[in-house]
Amino acid sequence: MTRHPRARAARPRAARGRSRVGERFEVEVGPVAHGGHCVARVPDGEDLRVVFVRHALPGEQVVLAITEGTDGDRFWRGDAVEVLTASPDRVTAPCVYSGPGGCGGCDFQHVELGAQRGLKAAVVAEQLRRLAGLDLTVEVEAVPGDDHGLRWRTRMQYVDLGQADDGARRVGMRKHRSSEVVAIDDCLIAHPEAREPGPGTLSETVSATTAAGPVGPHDFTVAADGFWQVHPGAPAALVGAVLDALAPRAGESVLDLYSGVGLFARFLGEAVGADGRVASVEADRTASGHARSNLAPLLERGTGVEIVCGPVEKVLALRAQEGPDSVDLVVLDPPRTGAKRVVVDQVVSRSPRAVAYVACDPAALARDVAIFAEHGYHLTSLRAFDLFPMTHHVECVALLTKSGSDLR
Ligand SMILES: C[S@@+](CC[C@H](N)C(=O)[O-])C[C@H]1O[C@@H](n2cnc3c(N)ncnc32)[C@H](O)[C@@H]1O
Repeated sequence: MTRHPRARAARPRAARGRSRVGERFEVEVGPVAHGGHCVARVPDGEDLRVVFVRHALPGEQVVLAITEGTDGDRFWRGDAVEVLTASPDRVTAPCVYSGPGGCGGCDFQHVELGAQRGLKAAVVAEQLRRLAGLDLTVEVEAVPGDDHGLRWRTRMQYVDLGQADDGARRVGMRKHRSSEVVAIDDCLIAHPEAREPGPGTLSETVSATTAAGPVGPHDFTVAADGFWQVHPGAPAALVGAVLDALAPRAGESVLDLYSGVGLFARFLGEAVGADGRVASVEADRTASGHARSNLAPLLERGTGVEIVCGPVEKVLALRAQEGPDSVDLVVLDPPRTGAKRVVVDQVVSRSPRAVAYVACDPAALARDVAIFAEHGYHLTSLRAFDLFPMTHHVECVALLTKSGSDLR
C-alpha cells in the first residue's frame, strides 16, 4: 500500500494522437470517483468524453482545464480552474499549496471535513456495488479527537531542495502525477513532531477501546523507515475495530497476515490467552525482526507464537503442504494491491470462523470481497475510518464470515 498518500510521477507512454492538454470546457461536475476526483463529461466531436476532474465537487458548475489526454485516450484528466457555481460543501482550502498546479499531496482541501468523509463513504459504497455486487450504506468515522483534519501526519517524506541563502533547509512536495516539485514552508497536515524516514527505531505505545473495554497499552519497536500507520489515532482505531469484529475467544488460533511489526498479533495474542496460538507473517525482514521482540511478552504468558518472515502467498502454500493448517481467526492487512485470489483461496482453505480484512484501497477490498463470496464468506460488517483527512484515502475494516449474511 502505500498507506502513505504520495504523489506518483506520470509514466511516459506512447503518444496516441493529438494532445488535448490545456483545452477548457464549462461543465456540470458529476459524482465522486475513486482516486480523489469527480467524473465529468465533455463534448468531443459527436461523443462525450469522460474527464476525471480534481479540485471540484459533485453538482458544481466549473471550468475545467485538461491536464492529461489525447484523442486516443479512453478518458482524460483535468483540473477545475474556475468555479462558476460552488457546492455548499466547498470551503477555502486551509493550505496555500493545494489547488490546480499545486502540491499533489491532498485532494480534498477544498471540501468541508464532514463532506470529505461523505465523499469517501460514497467511493467505498460504489466500489462494493460495482465489484462485489453489494448495495450498502457506508459511514466514514473520524478518528477520535481529529476534528479539523490538520496536523495529523506523523511521518513525512519531503523532497530536499537544498539550503536557502540564510542556511535554512528548503523542502518541497511533488505535484499531482508529476516529478515537478512545489517548494513548501509548512505542510498543514504534518504533525508538529512528524519525522522523516531515516535510520534507527521508534517506540510506539498503543492502547485501544473495544466493546468489552480498554485493552493494552502495548509497546512496539518500529524501524524509523518502516511501516507504521501515519495518523497517531490510527493504530488504536484499527485494533479496536479488528478486535470487535473478530471477537476472539480464549484458546483460539490466529493468523496475522501482512503483520508488520505485530500490531494486531500482539492484541489478539493477549485475547486468545495462554491456550491460544498466534502466527504472524510478514515479508519485510526488519519488520519481522521487530515483531519477534514486540511479541515476546506473549511467549512469557504462554501463548504459542510463530513469527514467519516471507511472502504470505508462499508461506501459506508451504504450511499447507506440511499438513492441516486450520485456524479460527485471520487478519488480512495487505498493501494497496490487496490480497488477491491466491491469498484469499489459501485463507478460506483453512476454514476460519472470521476474517478481518484491513484495507487501504476500497477497490482492492471490493474485488477480494467478491472472491470471498465465491467461497461462501459474507461481508458481515464494515467500518471505514478517516485516517488520512484532506486526502482521498480511506481505511476499511471488513468482517467476513461463513455463517453470517451479506450486509445490505
Ligand atoms: C498495510 S501494512 C500492515 C502492517 C501491519 N498489519 C500494521 O498494521 O502495522 C502491509 C504490510 O505487508 C507487508 N507485505 C507486503 N507484501 C507482502 C507479502 N507479499 N507478504 C507478506 N508481507 C507483505 C509490508 O511489508 C507491510 O508491513
